Amino acid sequence: MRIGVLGAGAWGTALAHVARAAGHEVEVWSRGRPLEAIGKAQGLILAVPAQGVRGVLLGLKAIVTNAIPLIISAKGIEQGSGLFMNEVVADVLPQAEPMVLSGPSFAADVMQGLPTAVVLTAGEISHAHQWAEALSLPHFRIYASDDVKGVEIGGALKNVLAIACGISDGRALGDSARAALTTRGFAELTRFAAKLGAKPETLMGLSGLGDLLLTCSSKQSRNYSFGFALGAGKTVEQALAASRGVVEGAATVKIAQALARQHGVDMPIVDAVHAIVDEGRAPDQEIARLLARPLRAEIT
Ligand SMILES: NC(=O)C1=CN([C@@H]2O[C@H](COP(=O)(O)OP(=O)(O)OC[C@H]3O[C@@H](n4cnc5c(N)ncnc54)[C@H](O)[C@@H]3O)[C@@H](O)[C@H]2O)C=CC1
Ligand SMILES: O=C(CO)COP(=O)(O)O
Repeated sequence: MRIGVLGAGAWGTALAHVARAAGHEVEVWSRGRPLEAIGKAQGLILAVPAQGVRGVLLGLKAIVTNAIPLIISAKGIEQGSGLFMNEVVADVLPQAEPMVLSGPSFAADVMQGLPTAVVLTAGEISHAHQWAEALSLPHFRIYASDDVKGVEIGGALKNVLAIACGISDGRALGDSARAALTTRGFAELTRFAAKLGAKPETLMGLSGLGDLLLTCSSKQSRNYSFGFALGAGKTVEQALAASRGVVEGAATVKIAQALARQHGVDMPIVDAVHAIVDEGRAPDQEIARLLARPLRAEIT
């Protein structure tokens, strides 16, 4: 097949590498180049940061006129609208069939051919299976799902929780604190996902628990490293400037917090990250606030 990859950053490059290794003809588009060459593709992979997705889709409008499968690999929520990426696609390019690829997968690991498992979700599970088959490699296993909402929520929210874990480690609060934050962050994630109509079991999978386990504990994660820098005393601007690439959680946390409020979901860790990243509050103040919360039953 001819596959177009939109975005030539770390993830677009890794996914283009996967698609070529799976035997496809691949055209990679990067910012500043004309989009025309992408028009002949039979499937598209969107690998620009979440806040750039609408702009790229607008550029595709005149070029892509037929129904085309479009695999979204950005992990985030659109700031102005509060839309998830599949909803942005439906809004701007309704002729495309949005699918979402997510799960624990560092671009550098994938480029090295290290074993990786991800999930691909489509409204029609048979389409997810078909594309999982087309793009999988022995060391790049793609599982199929039909829970687009759940997979998107897992990918977008884990970035915010990875920032929290990075902040905790940057303050040297210890491994136990990071495990507590990861687990209670997972509780927030599942509450939020359930309220928004996702399948709870999706969040127990690769996009959710799997990606939390990876990015809440690895310096390879830009979100974790950004949080670590904040915990170590850097300002938001300094920590962003030091990042090896996009920090999606920093762009998503404000709208995630607003959506949680709107839907009446209690998300104290997301609130804390929002206060530190968007309101300039001191990490210690937010850590103290989290620790002072009333004791409660674990599962609610
Ligand atoms: N790097 C990784 O390991 C993984 C990344 N992702 C996701 O993939 C998405 C892209 O991440 P990376 O490639 O890692 O980021 P990156 O920072 O390495 O590269 C981003 C690329 O997008 C381009 N870009 C930025 N804003 C743009 C815009 N408005 N319009 C068009 N192009 C734009 C940049 O020029 C750059 O080439 C993110 O949503 C990230 O969460 C998902 C899984 C793994
Ligand atoms: O999503 C990722 C791995 O699954 C990449 O994480 P970072 O964006 O935090 O580097």
